[in-house]
Amino acid sequence: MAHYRASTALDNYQSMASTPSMRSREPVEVLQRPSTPSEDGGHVKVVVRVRKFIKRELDKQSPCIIEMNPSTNETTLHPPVQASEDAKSTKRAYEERKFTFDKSFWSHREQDAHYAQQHDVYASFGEEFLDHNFDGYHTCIFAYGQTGSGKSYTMMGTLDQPGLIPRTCRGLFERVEAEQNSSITYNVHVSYFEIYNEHVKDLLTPRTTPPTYLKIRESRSDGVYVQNLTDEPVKCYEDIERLMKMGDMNRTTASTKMNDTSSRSHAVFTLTLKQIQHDIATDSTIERLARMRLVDLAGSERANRTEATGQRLREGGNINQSLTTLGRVIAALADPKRQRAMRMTGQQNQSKRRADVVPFRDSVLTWLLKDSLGGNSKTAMVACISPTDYEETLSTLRYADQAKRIRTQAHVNQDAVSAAERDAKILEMQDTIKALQLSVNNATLRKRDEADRARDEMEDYQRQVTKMQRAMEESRAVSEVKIRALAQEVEELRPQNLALQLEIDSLRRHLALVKGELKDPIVIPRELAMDDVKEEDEEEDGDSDSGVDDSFSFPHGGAEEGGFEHEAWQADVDELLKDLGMFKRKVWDDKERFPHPVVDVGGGGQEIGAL
Ligand SMILES: Nc1ncnc2c1ncn2[C@@H]1O[C@H](COP(=O)(O)OP(=O)(O)OP(=O)(O)O)[C@@H](O)[C@H]1O
Repeated sequence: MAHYRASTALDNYQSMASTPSMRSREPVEVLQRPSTPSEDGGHVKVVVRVRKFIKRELDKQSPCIIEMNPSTNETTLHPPVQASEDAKSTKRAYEERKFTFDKSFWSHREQDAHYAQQHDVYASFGEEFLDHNFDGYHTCIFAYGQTGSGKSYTMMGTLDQPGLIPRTCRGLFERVEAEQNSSITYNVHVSYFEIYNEHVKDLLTPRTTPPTYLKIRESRSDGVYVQNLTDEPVKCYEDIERLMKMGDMNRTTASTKMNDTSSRSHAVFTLTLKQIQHDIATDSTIERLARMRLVDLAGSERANRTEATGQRLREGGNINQSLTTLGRVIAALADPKRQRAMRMTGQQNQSKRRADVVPFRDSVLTWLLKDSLGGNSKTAMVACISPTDYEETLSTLRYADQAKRIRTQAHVNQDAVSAAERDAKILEMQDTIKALQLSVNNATLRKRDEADRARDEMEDYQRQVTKMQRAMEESRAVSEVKIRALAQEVEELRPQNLALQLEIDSLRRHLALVKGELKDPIVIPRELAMDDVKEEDEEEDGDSDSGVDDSFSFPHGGAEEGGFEHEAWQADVDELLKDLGMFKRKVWDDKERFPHPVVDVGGGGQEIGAL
């Protein structure tokens, strides 16, 4: 097993995948996506990777028997050089075999142009799977292969060459961090367990003596799950890195003849990503849940090759047993008759029976991966092969060839929840918890033979409490998003508000002037007024050049001085009243458009006077 220690090499890593913002900012599009199981009936994606020689092979000067064509993705397995001698002794036929997979990764000779680095593996399908997660699909990537073939190297990697797991975690948080100020809340949880000798051990809790094994349970709402498994919330990549290190330290490894640090267990690293998008207009949320399983299987091994005895031999037996069951599950899922039966609507009994005969329950591994294999998940298998071992490699390639025929039925795990529904859910949980609390209290009072039931009830109770805490946490996060959105809106409206305030101030000043004019009109001395009128008339006559008598005449034919003064004044007042009417209307309109407690002109002249 290759231990992952730190993230140095990841610091330079740049994700090439699209950020979730493009999709998540289009809630309508997301909502319209149909969530039916038939939505994405793809196949298990299968890739193959051959590693470089390790010391044992270099010492033996074993030749490489694998060839890969990067353009056709064809993998050729050549018969070993000593084939003719071996064939005589084992009566086996060694012949050239060709297989084609979705992708073949040549990680054997660094000098070759098509050499695949760790980042090539991630860029080829790791990023695509992360995209699926952000779209709301469950995914599973598992590494399969003989012991020492490079599974842990591919999944976890090393300090300098991080593998798929750290790169996926890094990619996930790069995307989440890029979306910090959006209307989406992200919740990420991590669990890490191993299946050792058909027992489940939590890798995120300290080891105990004797070891603590966890139970597997199944419920209608959660499917198959590990009871009391640590599911740690994480806020950044560094949180995950700490958990990865802790888990790797706790993993059961041992030195065997085939691998110095051989994984003696299947390790299942699970990331759960919940995206909650809040729509401020309807106060409802869209929730998308995706679970990504990254599985480093223990290596298949032959006792005579590993020369294992005692505990190692027993481990090997268990490992092989569960891998054999996995093989049978894959064979059953890949069976075209079963797939036809699954497709048949209104299944008849016989077809239904055929669809049910997948032996998931025959091993802990297959039972726990039930959904990831041929269920609601997009799944990929990385078949790791050594460059020197004909039989083991052929067995792995056959396994992989069968796996690519498995059809999956992934669908988007998405829910639209209104604020009221969310609150109702929390209340319902509170009621359930109260009922469970009562039941637990009663159970502890019952006789000893009911202790098991009491324990189960207690565990149920704890699960519900955790669920409710999570729901409340999510509710709090949604509220934070709401506050953020409102604060942003206030900021956006601030300049508009300022402009309106300035307009109101200028109107107020204008009205004050009008009011002053009305109260204390400017009286023009008569002579001056007469001169002005004459001048104006002269100008007009000059312009028209009509040659008519240019002596002054009063309007309406009246020639009294008092009459002229009065009419001119009246005309001024009429003009001012007209202006005033216009201002009143303008202020009234503004009042209706932008209600403001200070501007109240509803009552007419009096209120305007108050301004
Ligand atoms: N692509 C690769 N490039 C360089 N070294 C590799 C590569 N793949 C594997 N190795 C090296 O080969 C050795 C065995 O690899 P690893 O431990 O990943 O095998 P494994 O399949 O996980 O074995 P086991 O099933 O026994 O745990 C390790 O020293 C690892 O660093």
